[in-house]
Amino acid sequence: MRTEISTLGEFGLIAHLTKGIKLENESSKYGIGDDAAVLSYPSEKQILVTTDLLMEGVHFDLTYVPLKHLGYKSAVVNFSDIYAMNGTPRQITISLALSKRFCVEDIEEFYAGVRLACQQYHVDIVGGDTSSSLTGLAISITCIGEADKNKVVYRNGAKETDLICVSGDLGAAYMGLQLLEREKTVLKGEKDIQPDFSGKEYLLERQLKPEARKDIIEKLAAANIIPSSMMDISDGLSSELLHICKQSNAGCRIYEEHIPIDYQTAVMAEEFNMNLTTCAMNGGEDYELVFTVSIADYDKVSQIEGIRLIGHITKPELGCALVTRDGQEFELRAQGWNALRKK
Ligand SMILES: Nc1ncnc2c1ncn2[C@@H]1O[C@H](COP(=O)(O)OP(=O)(O)OP(=O)(O)O)[C@@H](O)[C@H]1O
Ligand SMILES: Cc1ncc(C[n+]2csc(CCOP(=O)(O)O)c2C)c(N)n1
Ligand SMILES: [Mg+2]
Repeated sequence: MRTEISTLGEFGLIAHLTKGIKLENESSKYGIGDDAAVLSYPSEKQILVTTDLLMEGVHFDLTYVPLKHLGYKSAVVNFSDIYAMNGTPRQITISLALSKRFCVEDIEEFYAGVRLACQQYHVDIVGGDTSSSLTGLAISITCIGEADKNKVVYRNGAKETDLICVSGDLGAAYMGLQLLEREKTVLKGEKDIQPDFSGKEYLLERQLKPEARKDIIEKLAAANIIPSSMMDISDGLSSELLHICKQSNAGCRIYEEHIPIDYQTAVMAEEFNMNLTTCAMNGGEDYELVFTVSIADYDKVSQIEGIRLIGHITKPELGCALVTRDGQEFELRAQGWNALRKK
């Protein structure tokens, strides 16, 4: 089926896409349907706001990304930024610019993905904007969330001797992207030729359907740990650690042998003849959390499953470095994702 968007028009399309959206959160007072949404948060909460812009061809390639997955991921990457402040996401607004290439069914797929993510993370869709574009799809999602007033975690709170922790494992989404790029020519061409991705499912899942680490935020809260600093890893661990250290006026040492990497990531790096540590440090799109905790929290944090201690914070004069297995030090550089960098 291909229904042209012009048959519904802007308002018809919005009504169609947002049919049946229900509000779950107490703070969502009024959602879609007026000039603005109305939110109300209790006075003991801080309100968090984050926004992300995703451009076709820069951030995603529709030759291998299904629209439903794109919708899911576009929402989840915003939730991830709210969790990275030690908060809880509550509402999103979605703005889309569509070119003529897209039909109603395409946008339905995209919305199905966004709505699934919102259901799973208990977030309300409270508004958006729909417009046209001359050259493809642009997606902007804004997420609003909350955190207890004294529990917001910034990038600037890391202190000398703090432990550096990361959740999950790194580099898999990047290897998934490499894999999809390699098979792109196949996927673009003959419909009946399907690339064989068996044994590489984890990599594809990490690239196409990432999750935000709600569970880690909950486990830290349950263990009574408030990190001294935290970020989510979208551009690569190196880049994020440099942000934390710069804003905290600190240095760091992280240890290559402690960087968490999945087996499939390692196999794939080998197959592509890429340096595994470089992939894990700079690949990006991991949507894991990197955070620091006081050394006094060592026992508590090391008992939490899914968290790895990878190093520690130092005085700023020592700079930021990766210590290799044979004890050599390499200065961290932000070689990761940067949408504005010269190619
Ligand atoms: N065009 C802009 N105008 C004003 N502020 C901006 C603009 N772009 C980014 N910022 C602000 O700069 C800060 C860093 O944003 P950045 O996008 O680098 O981080 P991030 O949200 O963690 O990244 P990601 O998009 O990968 O999640 C944020 O406070 C953001 O609101
Ligand atoms: C076609 C294509 N090109 C590149 C990538 C990789 N990529 C996209 S967004 C991002 C990080 C966060 O971006 P931002 O900081 O701009 O929010 C990365 C590493 C991809 N998935 N598909
Ligand atoms: Mg972030």
